[in-house]
Amino acid sequence: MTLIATQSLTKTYGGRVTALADLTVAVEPGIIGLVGANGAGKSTLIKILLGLIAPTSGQVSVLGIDPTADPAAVRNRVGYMPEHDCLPPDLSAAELVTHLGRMSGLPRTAARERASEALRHVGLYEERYRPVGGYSTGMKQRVKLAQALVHDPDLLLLDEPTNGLDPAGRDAMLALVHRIGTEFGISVLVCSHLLGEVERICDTLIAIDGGRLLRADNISAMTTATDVLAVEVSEGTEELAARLAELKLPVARDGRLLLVPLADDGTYDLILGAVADLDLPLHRLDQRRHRVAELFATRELTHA
Ligand SMILES: Nc1ncnc2c1ncn2[C@@H]1O[C@H](COP(=O)(O)OP(=O)(O)OP(=O)(O)O)[C@@H](O)[C@H]1O
Repeated sequence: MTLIATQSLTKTYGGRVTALADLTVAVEPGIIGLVGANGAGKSTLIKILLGLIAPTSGQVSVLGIDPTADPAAVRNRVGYMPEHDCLPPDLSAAELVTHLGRMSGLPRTAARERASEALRHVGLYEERYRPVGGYSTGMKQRVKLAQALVHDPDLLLLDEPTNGLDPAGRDAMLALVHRIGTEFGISVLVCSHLLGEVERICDTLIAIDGGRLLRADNISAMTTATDVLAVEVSEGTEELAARLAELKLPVARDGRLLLVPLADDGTYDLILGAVADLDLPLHRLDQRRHRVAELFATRELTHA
């Protein structure tokens, strides 16, 4: 089943700002990264998926439901972690998550149990009885994640879940998101302006820029299809680059490395032959996977 599908989705604010422009994309269940620079349209897309705002034109479906026509049905099955801090400081995490569980329709006892469970899943134990106002940023992010999980959704929409966290906190949050996506069988759409971050945990990546789709694909398809050989010689780099070009190999420079797309096994032989002919000292020849970031030749995306 298609998890999320949009067809020519467009959203303009006040007829002037185009936040999404003719976006057509379809993704299967799994962990999906939604990346784009600040202002690319990520939050707008999330709000449309939740049925919080209506598109200006185009179609959208989430878990087979149209959020514009039936926002309540979508929100029943979708959990949302907003980007900004929105937690009332005087309530404890246990009270808050229980309350939100009640709001999503759970009976009192079930809400309490589900809240404890959700808080345990995100790694909050005894501290869940303390007021949220005294929590660290990492703990607050975890409470936001727990409230998104409390009603046992089929899909989580996470808006910049690593915002404000230090590197260790970011790693821990990403590991948690990955665990939720793999062990709990919940699909996750995780939004970030840091491509290097989401590519680590996602099966699928949607990249948008200025409200337009740059690319949507499986991460493994993005990386394996673009393997390159990295060649380094201790001297004679220019000479080797010229020879490889003569052999009709498309060569790119990356510092001291020469990068040659790996067409087939013959590529190795051509490179080794050229190095031997020129009698150059070969320092390394190995296969390198493109980082996904290298596939997006856009200055707009921030590389982690
Ligand atoms: N309510 C609004 N009224 C007018 N313009 C808006 C509104 N909300 C968003 N925008 C504009 O729409 C564009 C997309 O914003 P959006 O918040 O969807 O991007 P984003 O990728 O989530 O960025 P960020 O990570 O900074 O939140 C931006 O140019 C933004 O200024």
